[in-house]
Amino acid sequence: SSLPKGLQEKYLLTRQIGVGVCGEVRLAFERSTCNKFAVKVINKKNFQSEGTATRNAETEIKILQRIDHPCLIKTQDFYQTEDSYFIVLEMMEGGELFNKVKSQQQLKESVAKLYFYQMLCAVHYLHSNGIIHRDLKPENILLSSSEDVCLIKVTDFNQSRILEEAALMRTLCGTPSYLAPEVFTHANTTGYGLAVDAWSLGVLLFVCLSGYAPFHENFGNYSVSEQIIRGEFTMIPKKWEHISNQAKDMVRKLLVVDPKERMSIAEALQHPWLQDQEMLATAQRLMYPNDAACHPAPVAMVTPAHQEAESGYTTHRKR
Ligand SMILES: C/C(=N\NC(=N)NO)c1ccc(NC(=O)c2cc3cccc([N+](=O)[O-])c3[nH]2)cc1
Repeated sequence: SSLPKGLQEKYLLTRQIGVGVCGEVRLAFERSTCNKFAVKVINKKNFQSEGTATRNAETEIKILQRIDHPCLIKTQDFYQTEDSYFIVLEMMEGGELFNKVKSQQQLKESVAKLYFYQMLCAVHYLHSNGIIHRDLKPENILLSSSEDVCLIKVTDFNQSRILEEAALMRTLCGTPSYLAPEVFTHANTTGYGLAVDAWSLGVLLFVCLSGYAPFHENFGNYSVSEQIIRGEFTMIPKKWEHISNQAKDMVRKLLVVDPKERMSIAEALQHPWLQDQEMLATAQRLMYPNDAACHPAPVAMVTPAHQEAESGYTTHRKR
């Protein structure tokens, strides 16, 4: 397929390192520095009908260029031809979390906790910026190295939505006479609320801890969608007997059918299972390496990454 001239000039594209439903990932070398990058090639025709496709792609590119968090993939460059998008991204040598949890492999609970905490921080950041991911799954969680203890990054904003408060404001500027009541009462939960990401993180945590999916066509005599709607999942004793009650409690509070009853991301960050100083210090070091390097903050001073965002506590830390 034809590559954009600008891309060819700046990067040398080599072998395929990943393949997704909507395109492939190629290893690229920046010619001037020889630094390695991953190039995600997205064929436009794989998107739904023309209308939604371009809107999705424009939204996604807008999101990719706007987000700035250690656990969200960073875009280095962006090119397009009439049939494909080329997104130049930082290299994530560990590949997709999917390959670590497929074929029944269970992660050690401490590793699952470290990854899950980073996912929570990433999604907490997205939600604070009015972005719902809506497609959190193992394929969209990338690992920075093949080591168990590593930085993870969330990617693929194809299904993401920016909470359109602005659209509602525009609507309310017009004459309200013809507006239906729910536009006023359910305005901020049009379609999907932020809680959909909390559910998906519950499924992700279940898979990381147990190695199998909570809702699966082979279980019972209900379809997967019926199992999900009923919130019926089974913790197979053989797989869950060595997992802590706090971890099980976290899963159970996220896999709640009623979004209003479901634990929120902020509540999950305060859950006892994550009040683990060793894990928090490791996550801190992975997410903000520059801080730890110059002067290791005394433990008492370590503000968990998410609380810093929460309290607006400004540190010298550069973003
Ligand atoms: C933005 C995006 N998807 N957007 C979209 N609309 N997809 O449908 C997107 C999706 C996936 C990725 N994946 C990677 O960057 C990625 C996958 C992979 C596998 C082995 C090894 C590496 N690597 O960087 O070494 C990998 N990087 C990067 C970006």
